[in-house]
Amino acid sequence: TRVACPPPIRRQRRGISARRRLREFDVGDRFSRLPLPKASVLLPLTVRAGKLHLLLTVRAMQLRRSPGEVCFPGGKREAIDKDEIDTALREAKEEVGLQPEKVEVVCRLVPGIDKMNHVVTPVVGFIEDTFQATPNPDEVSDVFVVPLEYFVKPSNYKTLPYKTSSGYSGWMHCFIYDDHERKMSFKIWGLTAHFAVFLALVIFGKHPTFKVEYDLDNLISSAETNFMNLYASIYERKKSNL
Ligand SMILES: CCC(=O)SCCNC(=O)CCNC(=O)[C@H](O)C(C)(C)COP(=O)(O)OP(=O)(O)OC[C@H]1O[C@@H](n2cnc3c(N)ncnc32)[C@H](O)[C@@H]1OP(=O)(O)O
Ligand SMILES: [Mg+2]
Repeated sequence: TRVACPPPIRRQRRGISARRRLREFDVGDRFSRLPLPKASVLLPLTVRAGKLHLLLTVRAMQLRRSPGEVCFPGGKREAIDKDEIDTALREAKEEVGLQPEKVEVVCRLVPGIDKMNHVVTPVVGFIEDTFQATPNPDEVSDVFVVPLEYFVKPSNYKTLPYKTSSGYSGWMHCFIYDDHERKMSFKIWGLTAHFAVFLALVIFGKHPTFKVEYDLDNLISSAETNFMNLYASIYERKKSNL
């Protein structure tokens, strides 16, 4: 007969296999030398009630770019940052009061590109379940957590069309997450949703309930190919504008 593990051990095992999967997808510094401006986001993973959750923020309404949109703690690279991890940790401290030494950084995933053509690197890190965010009101109006599984098995999902300035068109994921405890709804879409879905695919290794832009049997290579195609369309346009 199989005996169920008591919760602490099960939690530990889940954490270990998630870390192992994430390390297989670590891109290290492979995309660090691309000649576009850089930004980083921190994808903070935390275990609540035995399940992995992601911490997200709502951008302050007075910000010039993307006010009121849901995003991960993060921002543009500054001269003092030695790499993408430094940027993500510095920004997370500035925006939600997360001390860098309280983050167990596991990997960097394949980057994305934002509206301003920054190469945005997602840095994945575990944070303690006791972490209490202190949002910096200049940049962040709210902080919330979503079960990671929601990004492969959502109850409220749609796609939105998009077109970039370089003429690249496609569709974006859009999740509506109802936080029943707080009686609030959050719209998670675009680049933020793109990173959350990829993270959930990496960790759970199973098919989502909606269509994704990857070959799920070759997740690493198809994610890199998608990124390089997008990057090439932007880079070619930048060159032709010179
Ligand atoms: C592809 C497009 C989409 O997907 S749109 C769909 C939904 N939206 C998203 O998914 C959000 C995607 N965007 C992001 O995650 C972020 O914009 C990324 C790319 C990480 C860039 O980070 P972002 O937060 O804009 O940059 P940042 O944190 O460096 O700066 C934000 C602005 O805040 C300002 N700021 C900085 N410190 C202070 C402070 N102490 N007091 C007041 N303001 C401050 C910065 O100057 C910056 O302002 P500005 O943007 O330069 O005007
Ligand atoms: Mg920011």
